[in-house]
Amino acid sequence: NILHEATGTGIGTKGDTKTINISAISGGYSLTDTTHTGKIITYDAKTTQTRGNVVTSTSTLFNTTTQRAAVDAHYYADVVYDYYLNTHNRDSYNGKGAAVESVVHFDKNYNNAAWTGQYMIYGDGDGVTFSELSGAKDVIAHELTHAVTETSSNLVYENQPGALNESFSDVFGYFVDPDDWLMGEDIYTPKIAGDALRSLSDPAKYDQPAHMNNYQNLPNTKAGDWGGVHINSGIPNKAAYNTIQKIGKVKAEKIYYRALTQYLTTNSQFVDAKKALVQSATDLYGATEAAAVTEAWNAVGVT
Ligand SMILES: CCCCC[C@H](S)C(=O)N[C@@H](Cc1ccccc1)C(=O)N[C@@H](C)C(=O)O
Ligand SMILES: [Ca+2]
Ligand SMILES: [Zn+2]
Repeated sequence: NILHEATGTGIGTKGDTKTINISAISGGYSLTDTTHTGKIITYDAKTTQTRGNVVTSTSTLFNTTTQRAAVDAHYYADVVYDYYLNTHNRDSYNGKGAAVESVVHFDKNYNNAAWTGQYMIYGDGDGVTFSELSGAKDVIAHELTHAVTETSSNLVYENQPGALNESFSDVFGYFVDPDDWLMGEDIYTPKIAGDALRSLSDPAKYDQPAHMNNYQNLPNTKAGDWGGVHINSGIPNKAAYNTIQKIGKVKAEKIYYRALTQYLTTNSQFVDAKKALVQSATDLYGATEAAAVTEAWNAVGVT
């Protein structure tokens, strides 16, 4: 029921004004961005655990308080879509122009965001641990990268492959949001300034290991974070930091994309990721870059 493409104005979760791609429908406008092969569509679950309904407005303004989380999810999904298309020539998360769907106000006080396999979900947070999680570009990049991973290497979400799955989502979160080495700084503990959920440059700052000597063998259960996928990701995250410091973001992001989509498989371990990244560096650049990757992983104890 799309009549035509339109440009809208939205207010984001930080009270900022953003220009968004919307569609004219009978009776008004919807958060449906048709500027790419894959439509970018944003829904409001209204604190249920369903996909809810597409967010609409009677005008091109999306400026109500309840629409703020949707405006950010919609805007940042477009940013990340553009990143994968322009930097890696990947059309949407599956390379085939799949629709990108986001759901905001998912559940009540939900302190998380995720890729469900069908769409991204964003909680509102409880206002203490998190504010609305779609308010941060690195979160959207993290979640959409899970969809890229799922449609390529499909790293299983447990133990070392799971920690790699988490790490690649953080690392592409950095590539999309390279102003800092932090993850979630814009939405973590809204009452406390200057902190973050994770740091790629100093994982230990937020209680993650940064070396294999501190790998945490946790149970492969929900309570064990599926073998500590959000904890042990500190080790590959640190290796990525080391790599980017040595060879720069432009080369590193091509190497990481190639490894994720051409070499890694469902059960790849840390040592396999190192090999995949070294091979990708050799394929794309040469011995200097390959050596830098080798050193980056040796430094975190993956030898
Ligand atoms: C539903 C099952 C759990 C899914 C976990 C999702 S993929 C996830 O990793 N979410 C991120 C959200 C995020 C991303 C970047 C920056 C800040 C927060 C995450 O790290 N979640 C933490 C809170 C966790 O699940 O432990
Ligand atoms: Ca960040
Ligand atoms: Zn994740």
